[in-house]
Order: sequence, then structure tokens, then C-alpha cells
Amino acid sequence: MCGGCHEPGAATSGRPRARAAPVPPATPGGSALLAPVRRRREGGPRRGPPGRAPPRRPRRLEPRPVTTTLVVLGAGGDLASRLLLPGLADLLVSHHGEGLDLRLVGADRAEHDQDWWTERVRGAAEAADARGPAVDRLVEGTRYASCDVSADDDLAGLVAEAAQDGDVVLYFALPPDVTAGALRSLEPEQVPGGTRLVLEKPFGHDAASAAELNGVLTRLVPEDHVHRVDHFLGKSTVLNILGLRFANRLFEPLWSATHVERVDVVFDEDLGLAGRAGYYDGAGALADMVQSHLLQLLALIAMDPPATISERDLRDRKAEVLRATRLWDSGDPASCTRRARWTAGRLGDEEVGAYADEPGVDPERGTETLAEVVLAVDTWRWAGVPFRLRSGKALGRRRKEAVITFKHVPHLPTGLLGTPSPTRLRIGFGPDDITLELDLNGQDDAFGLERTALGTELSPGELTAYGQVLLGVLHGDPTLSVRGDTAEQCWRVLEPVVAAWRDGRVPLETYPAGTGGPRGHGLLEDVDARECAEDAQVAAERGPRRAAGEGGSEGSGGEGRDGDDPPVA
Ligand SMILES: NC(=O)C1=CN([C@@H]2O[C@H](COP(=O)(O)OP(=O)(O)OC[C@H]3O[C@@H](n4cnc5c(N)ncnc54)[C@H](OP(=O)(O)O)[C@@H]3O)[C@@H](O)[C@H]2O)C=CC1
Ligand SMILES: O=C1O[C@H](COP(=O)(O)O)[C@@H](O)[C@H](O)[C@H]1O
Repeated sequence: MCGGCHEPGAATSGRPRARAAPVPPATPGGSALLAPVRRRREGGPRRGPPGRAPPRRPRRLEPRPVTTTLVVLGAGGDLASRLLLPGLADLLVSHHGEGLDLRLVGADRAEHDQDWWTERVRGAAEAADARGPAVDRLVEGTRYASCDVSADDDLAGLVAEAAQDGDVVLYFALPPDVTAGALRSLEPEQVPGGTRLVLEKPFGHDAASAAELNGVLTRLVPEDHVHRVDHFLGKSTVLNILGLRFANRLFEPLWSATHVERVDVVFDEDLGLAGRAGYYDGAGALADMVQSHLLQLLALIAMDPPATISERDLRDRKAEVLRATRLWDSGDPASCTRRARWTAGRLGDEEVGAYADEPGVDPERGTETLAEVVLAVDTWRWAGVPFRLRSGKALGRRRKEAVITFKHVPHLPTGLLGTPSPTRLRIGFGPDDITLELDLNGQDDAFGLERTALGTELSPGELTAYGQVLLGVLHGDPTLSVRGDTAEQCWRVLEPVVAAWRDGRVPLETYPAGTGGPRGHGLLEDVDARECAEDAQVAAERGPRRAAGEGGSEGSGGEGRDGDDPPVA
């Protein structure tokens, strides 16, 4: 579906086309069977099909029968206050928090006093709207420790103290180089058995440094006690990929190169830097989003069915597919990658300066704010299918989705009128929705093809992404963490890109903030851009009055691209 077409209601079949997102209301007079479905979970278990076993309780990890002390290192930082502590409060008030025997220690190098910390924890719980006895206990019992993890034995002393109460979870919410240094300084005998180490992204800065860091970690604790966090793996819609693919007979038989033409994973943000220049300017869109989150999404979309959703089976399947992933076609980054950064423009109602002029940015560094790569997955299942991953900031349209585009039918029966469009399955990551776009027989002309979207909007999961991450960590389950070998593979896939971009072999393009991205054709024509072009052509052929008169506001796309924007990518 086209979110930015300028001719409302234009359709390839010459009649109005239902929009995929937001999901259109059921068409009056339309087939009840095919009327778009809208499902919103209001909490509580889902109902199963009639005549089947009663719904199973949600997957529940049993609390570990020991006191756990969660030590947040970098407790004064942005991640801790904005995401981690609210996620923790959220977890504690959910049914997953029942039975958790938890102590919380906040540690940072600053000499904060206890009240400062207590208020910070309380404020985070309020921000998450989490209230109740479990949160009260957390706030009352938490304590602050001043600790410079780079100073001799500060960290070891803190660990020893925390270990007196039971098991220890060390959450490194620190700048990555500080984390790596602190881990190197620890000796195995300073890390009590049962300790879990939680690390944030980026994990290393290339395959070799990730491997070295893996060596440091496994010298201290077993691999299954290491949690490399990718919070996308805690997002409920991302996890829904598993249910969608493996709990339904419908898609899996079609989930291969035989039927799939391409896969697009797009995470376009309409936000700018949000005060994170210090981190972002050293990372850029490729490391910030593609190397981590988007490759994890690719793995979930492309992996073979695991026998169980357990840390071994699920992570084996993901690792396998990432090992088979490489740059598309000849593997030349000049032909299968693209980078760009935003220039001055408008984001919503606000004038936005160029990225290069943001405080804390070094323009000479040439950091990209938009990255796009096309990858191949060299397996029997996926041979010849391009996987396009793209993410950018300060774009005019928020678009966060994976799109599976199926091949055209081998033969369209003569007599069915109109230009068929490929079937598409869209998995939205905010808004969270799933939409299947189909060509059906039209209502006005029984033999004319008409585009229809069957969709369901999903309510947010019970836990925030960080609540889900912490659930795994505190219950000692690394299923949703990135395994060490996979962390190395994710760098390996993109190393030729990093080198080519560093050497200037791929030009740094520009795009005005608030537009659809750099001008000109991208690596693969954008699936939406193609529809825009088709729609524009049909609309032009039919003349503006007729096009505008049909279909009401369908296709006008509230969130669509600006009239002046180039097609995305
Ligand atoms: N913020 C976010 O939205 C996200 C962050 N992450 C990751 O989380 C990690 C933390 O990021 P973020 O919270 O943004 O970073 P911040 O810079 O906001 O916080 C880091 C904290 O660590 C403290 N610190 C630095 N050095 C030491 C030391 N030697 N001993 C003890 N404390 C120290 C800092 O203190 P001081 O202020 O004095 O330097 C600061 O309070 C990074 O790996 C980042 O990539 C991942 C996803 C999202
Ligand atoms: O990790 C990151 O993710 C966010 C996007 O994730 P969301 O959960 O906020 O949708 C991204 O904005 C940020 O740059 C990146 O570091």
C-alpha cells in the first residue's frame, strides 16, 4: 500500500484500493469472510479455536529460588533511568514478577547520596505507571554505591559485597569501552559462581573485537550466563514473528525463495539525535541499527523452524542463518549499500538543523544517519531472495516494518481484469500490526482485481521491551539474548561495508530532514515507491477529477510522504 500517493483512491485495477495501514474498516456490502479483521488484545489469555484445548497460560519462567542482587553499573546514565528502571518496575508489577526475590543496587562513579538514588528509582517506577507492594519493596530496599569500575578493585569489592545476599547480576549500563575495560580487569575468582553478566550494544566494533570480548567473558562465566542485550528481541511484535511463522500452517510452506520475491526490513525514524550525539556520532546508523537490531530481525524472519523456543534451539537456528548471510550479488558494497545523512529541513512543525551542525557532532567524521544494505542468505530456502535492511533518522515518515513480498502468480486466468500486485505480508513494529495485502475480485466489477488488506492491530505486550529483557536476565534464561557467536557473525556480515564506507568507496549522500531519504533510486526499488509510481500513473491516465472523486480519503495517507518528497530509497 502506498502511504504517500497523491491521488486518493487511485488503484491499479482502476478502482479504490483499501489501505493497509491503518487497517481499513470493513467495507459495507463486502464479504464478511474477507472483511478486514481488527483484533485488539485487552489483556488476559487469547481464546483458542472452538473445540480445542483451553488456552495455555502465557510462557512463564519460574523464579529462581535464591535472592538475586541486580547491580546496575552506570546507574546515573540515560539507559538506566529512561529504559532499565522503568522496565524493572514494569516487570515487578506484572505476574512475571511474582516470587522474585530481588535486591537492587545502583552504582556509578559519581558520589550521589542514597536519597538521590531512591528518588531516581521511585521516579522511574512512576514514569512506568507501576505501583504496588513489589515496587514499594524495591524502592525501600534499594541502595546506592559509588564505584568507578575502572579503578583497581572497586568493582570486585562491589561484587563481593553483593554476593553475600545470593546470586549477582551485573548489568553494564556503561559506555562500551568502559564495560570492556572493567571486564578485563576482573579475575575469575572475583566472580562468584552463578553471576550473570549483562552487556549492552554495541558489542565490540568488529568481528575480531567481539571475539576478543567473548573470550574475556567466557573466562569469567559460562556462555549461558552472558546476556548480550538487543532490546528488539524483547519487543512483543518482534516475538510475534515466531508465532506468526511457526504456529500457523499458512505461511511456512510459502516461506522460501520458491514463493518469496524479496524481504524488506525498514526502521525509519522521525526522531533526530535526542541528545545522544556523544554515542551516535561514533556509531552511525549502520552500527546503531543494522548491525544489531535489523540483523536480529532478519534472523527471526529467515531462520528454519526451531524444535523448541529454548535458548539452544532458537539461538542455533538464528546463528545458522546469520552464518549464511552475506552482501548481495557480487558482494561489492558500492552496488549493494547506501549511506546518507540529513541536512537542514523540517521535522513536523520544527525547523531542524543539519546533522553536521548538531552539538557534539564532528562533521569530519562523516557519520551516516541513514544506512541501507541488501543481503543474501545463502541457503536452499533463500537462494536468490534479496533482504533489504534500512534504517534512518530524521525522516519525514515513521515506518517500522518488515515486508515479505511474494512472487506473482504463475498465471493470471485470462478474464481477470487489472494489473495484479504481489501479495504482501507486513509486520509492523510500531504501530504494532500485521497486515496481509491481497488482490481480490472487485465489488463493482466481479472480474476486476481489487487490492484489499486484512489486518490486525496488536496491543502492546504486557511488558516493555526492557521488562522482557530483564525477565530473561533475572530468571536466568538467555533465550532472548544474543549469543557470542552470533554477535561475531553480525559484525562479519557488515565488515566489508564498514571498510568500504571508511575508504570512501560509497558516497555519503544527503537528504533534507523530514523527507523520505536521499533522492534517486535506491538499491532495490522501494516496495511502497513502486506502488506510488503505479498509482500516480493510473491516476494520471484517469485524470485528476475522476481519481479524486473515487475512494474518499483512502490512500491519501495521513502519515504519508510529503508531496515534494522523492520516493524513499
Ligand atoms: N541510552 C539509550 O537509549 C541506549 C543505550 N544503550 C547502551 O547502553 C549503554 C549505556 O548508555 P547510556 O546510558 O546512554 O550512557 P550514559 O553516558 O548516559 O551513561 C553511562 C553512565 O556510566 C557512568 N560511567 C562512565 N564511566 C564509568 C566508570 N568508570 N565507572 C562507573 N560509572 C561510569 C557515566 O558517568 P558520567 O556521567 O560521570 O560519565 C554515566 O552515568 C551503552 O552501551 C549504550 O550503547 C543501548 C540502547 C539504548
Ligand atoms: O537501540 C536503539 O533503538 C532505538 C529504536 O528503538 P525503539 O525501541 O526506541 O523503537 C533507536 O532510536 C536508537 O538510535 C538505537 O540506539
